[in-house]
Amino acid sequence: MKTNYETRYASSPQGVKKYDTNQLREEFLIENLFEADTINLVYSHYDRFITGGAMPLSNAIELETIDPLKAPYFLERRELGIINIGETGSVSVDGTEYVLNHREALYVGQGNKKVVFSSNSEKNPAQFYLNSTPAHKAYPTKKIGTNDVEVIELGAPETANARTLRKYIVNSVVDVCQLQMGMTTLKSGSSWNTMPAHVHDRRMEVYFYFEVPEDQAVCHFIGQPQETRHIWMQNNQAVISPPWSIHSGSGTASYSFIWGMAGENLDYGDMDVAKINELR
Ligand SMILES: O=C[C@H](O)[C@@H](O)CC(=O)C(=O)O
Ligand SMILES: [Zn+2]
Repeated sequence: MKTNYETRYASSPQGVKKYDTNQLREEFLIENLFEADTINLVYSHYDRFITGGAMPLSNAIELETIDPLKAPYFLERRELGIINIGETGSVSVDGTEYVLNHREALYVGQGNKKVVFSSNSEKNPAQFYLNSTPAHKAYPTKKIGTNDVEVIELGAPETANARTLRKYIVNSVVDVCQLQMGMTTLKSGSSWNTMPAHVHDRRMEVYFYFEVPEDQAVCHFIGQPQETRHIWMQNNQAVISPPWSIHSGSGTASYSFIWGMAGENLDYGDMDVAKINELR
């Protein structure tokens, strides 16, 4: 059992203009989230947002504290959002067991000392996608099932962006300090997410792409709206979006992704939309 972590510092828009493919990928792309009986974490200095994956097989795996927190336990000053993109598993929070089926979520409040992940079946493991942010108040832990989410239909087939957005962890569903998380699924034949694209300088965001069919990929766009760059992404990879950056992607097939964000406010709709015909 082990908890690995990696630190990513924040880059300025002036710096990122000059990055080549490798440097863009090193700064923003998160390639390996799910490893057997391991928790992999990336600590970003944008809003101190942690992105991670936990995939227990035969063993239960505990979320251990990591050195950058300088805290005796992981959630001493943090809150945590979990969405299971694998098969059924459980999360035990200070002794209370929450069963999470495929696409079910759990919000874990600040102050819980022991968080342990397990799978029901070693052959068909759970895959817990994790987002964690600093928190200043202890809100109750709450499971969010597939019927508890707020659903919005967006886009249209004519513009190749028809998709269903599900809000899991937003303040109208669960009390949170700053974390917001949800899932968007592209309709078959549509490829563009978050188009028209937007920025929200108040909040950073991380996209985690999954259900990308084999041999297909998603081309993800970052950068200021008039200075964009792209990162080609494979299934089960995440990408960090700085507060000043658009975050939008187009797949070579339809796919799903989990968005997670944190920062200044809890207003999901607070976005500055970029005009499609003004992107560069
Ligand atoms: O700030 C909000 C986020 O970028 C996403 O919720 C957008 C999204 O999932 C979509 O348009 O498909
Ligand atoms: Zn956004």
